Amino acid sequence: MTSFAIEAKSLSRRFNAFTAVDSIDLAVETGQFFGFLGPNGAGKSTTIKMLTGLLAPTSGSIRILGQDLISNPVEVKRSIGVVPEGMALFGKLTASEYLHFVGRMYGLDKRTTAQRTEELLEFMSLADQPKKLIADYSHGMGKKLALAAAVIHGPKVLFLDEPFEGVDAIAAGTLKSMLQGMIARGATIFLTSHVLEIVERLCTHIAIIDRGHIVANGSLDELRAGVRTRLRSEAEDQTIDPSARLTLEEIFLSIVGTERGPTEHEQELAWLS
Ligand SMILES: Nc1ncnc2c1ncn2[C@@H]1O[C@H](COP(=O)(O)OP(=O)(O)OP(=O)(O)O)[C@@H](O)[C@H]1O
Repeated sequence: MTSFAIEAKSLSRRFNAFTAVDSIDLAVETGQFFGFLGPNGAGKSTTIKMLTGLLAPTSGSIRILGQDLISNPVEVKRSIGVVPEGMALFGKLTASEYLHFVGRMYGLDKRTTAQRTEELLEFMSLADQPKKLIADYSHGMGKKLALAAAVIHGPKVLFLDEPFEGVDAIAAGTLKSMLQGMIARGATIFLTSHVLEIVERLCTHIAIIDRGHIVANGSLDELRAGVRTRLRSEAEDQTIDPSARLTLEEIFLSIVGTERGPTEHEQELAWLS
């Protein structure tokens, strides 16, 4: 039997009359590196917030590692790590104080917390200014700290909303190897990112959400085959050679970017010099 680390059924979220996420189904197998993509405003952050218990769904069900999130929120939250949109760090603490606080909150003993805090600060290159308050951190430094806090308890499932946004190339490389190491040791990772080259390199499975609906779901090869078949049958996009190996960017644009192609944009804002 397939074991799912993340399972959502008919998941919806409305904000007043607006439906941000519309009855989506997701099934992420244990050990998968799952990329959740979509245009701005498609519903990615709303979905991640629901999957991690930060936002109540309007309807639908969520199971994480086989446990119902709504009825077992504490147990589920113990087994997952999250870097949500906006991060929510405590500005008046130093990074070390913050990681100690988070580690203890997850129930780690003092010694383990201290050891992991030191290792994580070193790993994220945040150890050289120990007295600096988080409020004075740059955006990228805050992101790295949020990631360190999300993994200090060794979560089995990690949810990351735009983990590479604002992170420098050196840190991105470090972060990629950390995530790949977690996958090699059996964790499951669910991430959103607009950096499609990174998603293409890291993720084994991908879902694309557009205006609250899942419009593609599968392995990269399955998505590629689907787009290629459609392009062959419709011969709709002359800019893509259907026999070529499609990049994730081409797949993404073919699925969600077909309504307004780049040539249409060329005619617009003509007053800009
Ligand atoms: N609290 C809220 N109240 C009203 N509308 C909201 C709220 N949160 C999100 N939305 C709307 O829901 C839709 C989906 O937003 P969401 O943040 O999930 O998009 P996203 O895919 O993460 O976008 P991006 O890539 O730009 O971060 C958007 O239209 C957004 O304006």
